[in-house]
Amino acid sequence: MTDPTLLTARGLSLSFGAIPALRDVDVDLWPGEMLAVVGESGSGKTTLLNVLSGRLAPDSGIVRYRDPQDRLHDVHAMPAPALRTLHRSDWGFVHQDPRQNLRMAVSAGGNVGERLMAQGARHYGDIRATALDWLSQVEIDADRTDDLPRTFSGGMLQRLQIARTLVTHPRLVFMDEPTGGLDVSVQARLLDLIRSLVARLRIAAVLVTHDIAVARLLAQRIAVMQRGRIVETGLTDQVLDDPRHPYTQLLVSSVLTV
Ligand SMILES: Nc1ncnc2c1ncn2[C@@H]1O[C@H](COP(=O)(O)OP(=O)(O)OP(=O)(O)O)[C@@H](O)[C@H]1O
Repeated sequence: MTDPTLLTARGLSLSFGAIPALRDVDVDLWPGEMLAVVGESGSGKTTLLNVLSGRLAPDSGIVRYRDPQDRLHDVHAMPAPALRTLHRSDWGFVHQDPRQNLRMAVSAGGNVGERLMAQGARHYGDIRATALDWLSQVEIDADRTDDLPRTFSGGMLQRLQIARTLVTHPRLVFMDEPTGGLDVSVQARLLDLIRSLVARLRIAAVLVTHDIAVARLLAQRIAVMQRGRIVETGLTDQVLDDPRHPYTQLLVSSVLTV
């Protein structure tokens, strides 16, 4: 690929006391593509996501983001207000637990509209119309618009979080186990929804998942982590169909034999 990357990380390392959570990790993400980060529990996936998104500083290494004006930003050297602005505008974050992102005392429509207002939208009619449109895109009935999220099922909460995240048309979304903890049928519907929205809006994403079936369904490229290192990376189908690293071979075979 010769296009400039949207996000590039080089040499990321981070330890928690004696635990090396990241060891010399490099990442490249191109505009509009989804990169899945897979690996067993404790391999460093969430730490990597938090470092890439500027929520956690590495001990060493650098993360660079290319903005729409083609300027490069060292994510960890940005002043806090600039990083917050980036999170509100160009970036989005989808948590495994939607409650981390949603405001539970605000209506479903308000949760979506609020993000537009944070970006400067002021016309109530337009905000409500856009919020309604997004609720329908994530398959939440219009008659639930004024309901509080606490009355929603787990799958609905996750879809509401996705509407709240995507309503501002971010260029890059960080997703941490977005279908984790949901029933299989609810998961399948959510995966379909994420796949179609991300493709239609041409959003780039870093997706953390321990489930390689999720990675295969959603991501063009995959990075396999083991004990803080990326041990194998490449096109998802290639890596999963013909894994080179013994750990990837183990991951793939353990799924096949389940
Ligand atoms: N805040 C923290 N303090 C101390 N150790 C931490 C902290 N966060 C993560 N770790 C440790 O760093 C390592 C990597 O954790 P991380 O959560 O990134 O892994 P993961 O692959 O996302 O795992 P999981 O799938 O279980 O979420 C683990 O050994 C974990 O115990």
